Formats: sequence, structure tokens, C-alpha cells
Amino acid sequence: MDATVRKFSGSAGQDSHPRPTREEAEAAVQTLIRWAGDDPRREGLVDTPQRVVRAYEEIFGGYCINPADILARTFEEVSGYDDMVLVRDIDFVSHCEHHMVPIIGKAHVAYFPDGQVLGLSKVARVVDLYARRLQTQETMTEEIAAIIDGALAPRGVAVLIEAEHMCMSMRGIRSKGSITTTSSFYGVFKDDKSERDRFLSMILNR
Ligand SMILES: Nc1nc2c(ncn2[C@@H]2O[C@H](COP(=O)(O)OP(=O)(O)OP(=O)(O)O)[C@@H](O)[C@H]2O)c(=O)[nH]1
Ligand SMILES: [Zn+2]
Repeated sequence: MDATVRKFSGSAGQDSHPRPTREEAEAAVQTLIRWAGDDPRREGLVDTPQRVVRAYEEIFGGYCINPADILARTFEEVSGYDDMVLVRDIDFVSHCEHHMVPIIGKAHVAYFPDGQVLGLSKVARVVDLYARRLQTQETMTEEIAAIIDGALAPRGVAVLIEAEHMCMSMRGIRSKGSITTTSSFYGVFKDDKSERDRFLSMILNR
């Protein structure tokens, strides 16, 4: 595959959108520096376009990872364990797709296994993958729940995300410290209020 084409895109379905070259991306950063009112030729800024483009490769590296690969390995030898598995307080930094500034938060992910469990780190890796794309909090919440549901076929999945949006605190309304909560429930968590409440009490009463 052409290295300039993103292999695994986000939810917008841009799989075949060719990437600009590194030089084009660096030139765009130079333009933004000039737009901010500074001189991209001065010493402190001269290497900034290269740095920003390298940083973007890391911050937006989630487009190049296939979530199915992360979740491909499961374990069945868990002595019949079939109660809730909850991975709580998974820190993430994402970027809002409207302003491209950080969304900083925590994700809590639970599922009810049906014969197989995931490696615990894989849950955090899935959160990290979707965080490293341009996002809305709602989309990210739903994507995490849907990929775990599809890959593991568990009896239920619950995802709750709490995050602060820098686009609300550092600009615009400048409302600091407001936290947005989103959740997505599948299977048992959707159908059984007592299990949903147990999940919520495990993460909210801490
Ligand atoms: N639903 C949702 N909205 C988001 C998220 N991140 C940012 N936003 C909102 O996206 C909206 C974009 O609104 P616009 O009116 O198009 O943009 P804007 O003029 O920059 O809006 P203000 O932030 O109100 O200044 C804003 O209300 C943001 O708060 C998110 O994850 N989910
Ligand atoms: Zn925003």
C-alpha cells in the first residue's frame, strides 16, 4: 500500500484520502505561525514546523492502527469467570474535531465476558487508539463500545467517559473545569438496570 495513504481511517470513512507530503504539512504549520502573527524564520521557530509534524504523527497515530489487531488475542482459561470486568480511570488526551485542541479525560470500560476475556492492556490500547484521532466525545465513546462488542461478543459492554474540553476552557466560552460525561451501554448493561447501576456505582463512588 502507498505509504501516503492512511491504512485505517476514522469514522468519517476517509480510507482512500491521500496524505499530504511531510513538506506540505510543514509548510502548513509555517502558514499557521504567520497567521498567529509570528516570524517562522526566527531561531526559536525555524525547526517548529518539523517538530509539529512529528508531534502530529504521535498525537494522531490512531489512524494507522487497526483496532481489530489490538483485540485479536483473547484468553479463554479463566476458570469460568463470567462477572463484570472493569478497567477504570484510563487517562487519555484526544483532540476535538471542531477546534483541534485537547480533550483531556478518563475512560471507564467494562464488559461481561462470554467464555473469553481480553488482555487488560488491550482495553487501554483501544481507548488510546481512538483518542489519537480527531474526535467528538460521543463518537469516541460509541466507537470503543462497538469495537469491544464486535471483537469479543461479550454479554455486555459499558463505556463511560469524563473529559474536559480545552475548546471550552482556553477559548470561546472560557468555562474552566466543566466536565462532560458520555456513556454507551450494550447487552446486559443496557437491559439490566441493576448491572448498569453497579457499573456506575463502581466508577462514580470512588
Ligand atoms: N457534542 C460535542 N460538541 C463538541 C465536542 N467538542 C467540542 N464541541 C462543541 O462543538 C461546537 C462547535 O460549535 P460552532 O458554533 O460550530 O463553533 P464555535 O463558534 O467555535 O463555537 P464556540 O465554542 O461556542 O465558540 C462547540 O459548541 C463546542 O463546544 C464534543 O466532543 N461533542
Ligand atoms: Zn472543540
